[in-house]
Formats: sequence, structure tokens, C-alpha cells
Amino acid sequence: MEISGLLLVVAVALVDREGRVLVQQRPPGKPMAGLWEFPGGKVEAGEVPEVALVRELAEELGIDVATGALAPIAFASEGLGERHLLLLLYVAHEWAGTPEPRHASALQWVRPAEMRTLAMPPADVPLVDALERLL
Ligand SMILES: Nc1nc2c([nH]c(=O)n2[C@@H]2O[C@H](COP(=O)(O)OP(=O)(O)OP(=O)(O)O)[C@@H](O)[C@H]2O)c(=O)[nH]1
Repeated sequence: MEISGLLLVVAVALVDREGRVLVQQRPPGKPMAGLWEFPGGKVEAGEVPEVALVRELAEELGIDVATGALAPIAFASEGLGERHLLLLLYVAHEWAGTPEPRHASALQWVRPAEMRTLAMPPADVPLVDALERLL
């Protein structure tokens, strides 16, 4: 959803039992192709953010997440070309199904410290710091 140049995006750190986080690689043809990011996407007009995230996770990964399993942990505020990105990051420890890369080029489970070695969008760097403090 875009409000006067403000782009609202929701994303999640899915954390497995070993404390690893799922990241996905943006596919060729999309802006920032090849970078690793948290699964998620744009909130559509009139959509509640948590509902948008549940929808994106079903579309992108084929998993079911309950809105109540999503806990907000951090946000990023970052210039994005002509627009400004507001990215809300949630964490979830429970979901149904096995994530598969339906839109992404690849998926991988990584520890927060290892995420620093991955090329990620600029907005994600402070989010990784917040995640590392939390996990
Ligand atoms: N999903 C996601 N998007 C991110 C992250 N970091 C970040 O800067 N973004 C930016 O947030 C925006 C999300 O757009 P998207 O392309 O993933 O969203 P979408 O699935 O709704 O896209 P669509 O327009 O292809 O349907 C992009 O500009 C993307 O680069 C992140 O960690 N996860």
C-alpha cells in the first residue's frame, strides 16, 4: 500500500527450533534481484498488515501462519528511489507446512550472525541487528 509515496511492506523472520531464520533470494527481473530478504511483501489498500503477511506467506512459501503467531519486533524506514519504504518486521516460531520457494530463486535457513555475510537490501541491515539481539 502506498500513501503519498510511503510504501508499506510486511515481512517475517520465521525461526526454526534450532534458532535459524528463513531468508529468500529475490528472483531475476525484480528490483534488487539476487539479494536475500525476509519473506513478505506489500500491504494492499484496506488490508490489515498481519493479514497481508499471512497472505504473502501462503503465496510465496505455501505455508499457513496464524495471525496470532506473528509478533512485531522491529521496523525499518528507508528511502527507496522516489518513494520511502516502511518495513514492519515480525517474528514467528510456528506455522503449518514446509516452506518452498514459489516466487524466490532459493531459500536458506541461517543464523542471525551468518545473515551479515549475505547481500541483503539496505533496509534489512538494522533489522538483522534487532533480530540478533532478540534470538
Ligand atoms: N519482502 C521483503 N521486501 C523487502 C525486504 N527488504 C526490502 O527493502 N524490501 C522491499 O520491500 C518491497 C517489497 O516488495 P515485494 O516485491 O517483495 O512485494 P510483493 O511481493 O508485494 O511484490 P509484487 O509487486 O511483485 O507483487 C520491495 O521494494 C523490496 O525491495 C525484505 O526483507 N523482505
